[in-house]
Amino acid sequence: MELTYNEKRLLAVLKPLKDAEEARSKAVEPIRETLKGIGDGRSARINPLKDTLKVLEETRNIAFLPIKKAIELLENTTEGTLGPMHTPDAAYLARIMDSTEEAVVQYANLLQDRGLAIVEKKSVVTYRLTEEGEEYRKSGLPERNLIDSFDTEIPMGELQKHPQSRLGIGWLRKKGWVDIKDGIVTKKGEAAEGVDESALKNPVPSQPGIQDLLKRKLAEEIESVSYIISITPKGENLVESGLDLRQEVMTLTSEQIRTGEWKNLRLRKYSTKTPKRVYAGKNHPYQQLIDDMRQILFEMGFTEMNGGIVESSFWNFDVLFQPQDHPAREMQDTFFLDLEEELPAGYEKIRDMHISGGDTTSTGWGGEWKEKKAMQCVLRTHTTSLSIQYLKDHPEPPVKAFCIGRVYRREAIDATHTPEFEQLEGIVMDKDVNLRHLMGFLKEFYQKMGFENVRFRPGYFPYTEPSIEPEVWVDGLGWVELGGSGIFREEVTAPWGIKYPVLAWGLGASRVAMLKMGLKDLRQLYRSDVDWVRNEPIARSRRY
Ligand SMILES: N[C@@H](Cc1ccccc1)C(=O)O
Repeated sequence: MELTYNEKRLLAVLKPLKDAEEARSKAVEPIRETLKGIGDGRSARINPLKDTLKVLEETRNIAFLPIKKAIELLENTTEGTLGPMHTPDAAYLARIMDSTEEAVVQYANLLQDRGLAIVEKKSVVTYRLTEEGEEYRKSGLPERNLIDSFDTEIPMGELQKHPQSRLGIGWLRKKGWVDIKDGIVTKKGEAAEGVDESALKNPVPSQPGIQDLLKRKLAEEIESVSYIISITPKGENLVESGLDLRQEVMTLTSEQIRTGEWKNLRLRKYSTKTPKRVYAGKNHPYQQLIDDMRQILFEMGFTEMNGGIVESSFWNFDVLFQPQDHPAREMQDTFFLDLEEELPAGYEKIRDMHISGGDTTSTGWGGEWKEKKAMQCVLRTHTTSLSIQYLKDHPEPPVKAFCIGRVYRREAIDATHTPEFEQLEGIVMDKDVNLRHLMGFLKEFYQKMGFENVRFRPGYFPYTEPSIEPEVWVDGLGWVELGGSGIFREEVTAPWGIKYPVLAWGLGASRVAMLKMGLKDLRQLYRSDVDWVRNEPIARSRRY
């Protein structure tokens, strides 16, 4: 395969760096030799280098800079520093290439795979001053400040008044900078700068004093990894034979096509062989299941109802005859919003129903009913709030309506509970419907969903009487409760002038989905797990 633009660029940088390094060591070699015999003849080492430099400068050879650096080194330092110059590491190359270290290592590894470069991993120890060390770097070591604070001698009592005496006096003694006799501290000669102090100024590995700093916890070691990258002869040959360093173009503009400019561009190659698997676009598996459930309900003659997820407490609780002090209305169960909604005209009927049972035979809950409490908005805790609003707008029979919508409850999250989930809500209102019809509808729906065995247990909801809870049999799990249902109480229907029985249910759609898909964890439905989505069947069979 052809090299990418960046791989080529790296090669193109490595080659002159290597040439420069070679030129430098060639230039330095004779000096090394000369050095051996001459001892201190510093100028003898520098002059031939300067000659080389002149030539390089004239020919604009890239080795110019390293040679200059070598001369600097020779002028400023003693023998021993004439070692190898800068070997390019990834960090250095990244700076030259205006890239990142990680990217350079990545290009280099690809070059290495083709035998064009070599990558060596080196772990490097460097040092960093601790907070205390940093402070002393600025203001000096305590013992240095102490020794500078007096001329030749000072009574101990006086010296102890110095703010740094607590740490400093010990070190004065240890370093032998003072004599202490009869309570008098006397300087002992010149307190020369120690190796620890030079290391403090410049904490690099070559400083012998660095060990002292480590012991005193003024510096700490940091280990880092660097990648030394060099070009192989094969890589050099490639560069010499010429590299096309034009940037690859990934998208063509219509302008480039019209003007014919595209002919001069280096177009990015496109391989049709690369993608191993093509994933078709499809609906989320959960959405597919929801669509199936909707389809079943449409087939059973239901109409879909819709509504928002923010409801006032009035619609979420009060119209459903849920007392204002009902536990489900507590903070720990419901997401309350910092938002109020005006009560609808005629709300007094609901108020009266709660307090005294209004015009019905009911006695209501008694006690108080607060407008303010009913106005407060919540994230709907169930979709039953929609059913009653739908009935208010459609008070005449027959009514068959459903909705699959998201609801919110303050649940602790675990494998079977999430604070948001979907409910499948349904109502049927007609002249003579009764509990048997309710059980029939639910049974039929579940059987269409593939649950053969359905049974009912008595339940309780403030808005239905009687109330029953459907359960389905799942192999391996046993009877699983899948929602609540019942016949709306007259306290719920009477305020809206509804004269016929209303069968109502709210089923756990997400629970159903979990069972149908064989998921162990409800949370899977709400995760963005692309692999799972990709590997699910494109369409679920309606024959469950
Ligand atoms: N709203 C109830 C379910 C339900 C709906 C309609 C009638 C009876 C019960 C729930 O969220 O659990």
